[in-house]
Amino acid sequence: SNYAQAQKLGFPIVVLPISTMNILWIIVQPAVIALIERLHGTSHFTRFGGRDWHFREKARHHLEFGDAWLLVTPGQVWFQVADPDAIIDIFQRRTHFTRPIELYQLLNVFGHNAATVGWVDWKRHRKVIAAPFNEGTNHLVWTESLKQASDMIRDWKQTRASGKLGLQKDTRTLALNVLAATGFGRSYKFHASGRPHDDEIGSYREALSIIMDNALFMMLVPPKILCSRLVPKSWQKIGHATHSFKRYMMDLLEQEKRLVSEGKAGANHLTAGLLRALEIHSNPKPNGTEIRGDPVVRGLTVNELLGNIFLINFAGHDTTANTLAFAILHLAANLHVQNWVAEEVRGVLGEKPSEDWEYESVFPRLKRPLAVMYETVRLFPPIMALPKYTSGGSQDLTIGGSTVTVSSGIYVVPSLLAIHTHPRHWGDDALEWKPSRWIDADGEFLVPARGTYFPWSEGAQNCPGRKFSQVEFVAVVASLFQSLLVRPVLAEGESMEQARKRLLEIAEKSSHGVLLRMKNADDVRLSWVLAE
Ligand code: HEM
Repeated sequence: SNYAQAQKLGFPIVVLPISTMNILWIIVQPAVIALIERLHGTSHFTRFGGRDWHFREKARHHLEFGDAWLLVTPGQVWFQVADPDAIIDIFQRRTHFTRPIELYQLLNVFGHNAATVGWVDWKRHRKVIAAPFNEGTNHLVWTESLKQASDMIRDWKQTRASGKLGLQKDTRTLALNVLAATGFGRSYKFHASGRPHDDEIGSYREALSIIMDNALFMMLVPPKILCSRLVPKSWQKIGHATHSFKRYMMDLLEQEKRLVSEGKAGANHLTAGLLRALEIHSNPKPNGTEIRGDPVVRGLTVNELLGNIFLINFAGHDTTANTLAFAILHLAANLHVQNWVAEEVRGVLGEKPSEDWEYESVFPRLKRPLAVMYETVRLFPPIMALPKYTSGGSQDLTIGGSTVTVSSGIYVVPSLLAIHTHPRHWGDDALEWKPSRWIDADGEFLVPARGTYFPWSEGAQNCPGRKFSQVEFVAVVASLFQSLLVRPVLAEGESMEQARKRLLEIAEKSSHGVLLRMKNADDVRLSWVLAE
């Protein structure tokens, strides 16, 4: 019946004999696909059956099948769309093409949140979580990112001799510390991976990392079971991580409540905004708050509050951290881009110490570090496709000039990575990492054609942390390249060109667990030296 439904649309169809959303399949598929590929070579099944297929394919599937095609599985029909006008239409018609919340249920571990509730409740959650993402917060993000980056540089310079640094682990630490300081008012010292420390953030970070790395598994086995003594030790470790993370969040809340009662809470902290929402929920207005006899829900419940704190941690942590890691790896492989970035950073800031960099005047002038970020998330977006669901009945959609009717229940997928890498929009060098493409001949930042670039999503449900992540990224990259250069440490007998290739291969060996990330970034050996 899925096939019959897909056929009505009249676009090319690829059929898979297994649902790509089958949770067991999600877990076992990397090994199974690798085996089938080795025995029988590439087929539609090996191309589209794995969870990394968007990354492996880039724009190839749309170049082969056109701007629209359908992937039909026993569970779902996925309608892949790479037509910019249709994509804009999908994002704008937010009640026709809604977020399929069933795909985000793994984010419900601690309670419902903005990513996991339906359209009506989403508005209530979004109002609360989006308010503190303002220029006041961005200012804090800037200051804290500069502080963290300067500590990271100190630690990295000390590891220069061996070149051993956990690149992705360290950018993760940095991103988490920035989040803790700006979101929750806790400023922690940066410690590079491998340096012993046992501060509060260490155990919190460890717990969050375990949760992030095992989120898919936790969908299969709920945390309650994972905490049982009857399950293997490795499972118990995941269970304990969820337990300690929850305890940490509760502690944060208690402390924040105390500060509010003492009149000392930071008004810009995300938690402060969430706490106000909790108060509103606990003190509903007596009159005029009912619709057709049902009380109107206002603010957030305790569980929703915990759910949203987790969401912000989850969404704001590895996204920026992995983008920084991808960017540093590419910069290490491209000395000319480092020089290009450094030229602007030194032109704007000279040798001024980062404590004196003023957010309002400096950030807007650092276009090249921002171009590095834009280019990195063009090719390595944390989320590679943004499915939408036609839940409220069939919807008409115009693609390539003709209108089709998409039946209810079909997932419509704006093909994010495919359109980011499509030669029609990005030229023959679309697959090349080339930050200079973002700056035009007059030194102005390029605005891509509508519907061809949306790493932070588009429309009402776009990313509220977009500017937060940009401010953090630019602060870190500018700090690094104001005075340093990075190079790969050469293996014995290896030329610089071979080392460069090796780094780029590491980036291409990324996989999509929950977000896109490199599998072996922490094996990379980089050496940081003072620029002349
Ligand atoms: C490179 C950095 C980032 C990228 C590429 C990114 C991308 C995205 C995307 C594509 C979505 C939308 C998902 C959808 O439509 O279903 C999203 C949602 C979200 N992001 Fe980000 N993000 C980044 C950083 C951040 C940061 C730093 C924060 C917070 C500190 C954050 C908080 C959120 C939240 C709370 C949502 C859910 C919004 C909602 O459902 O209303 N993100 N992000």
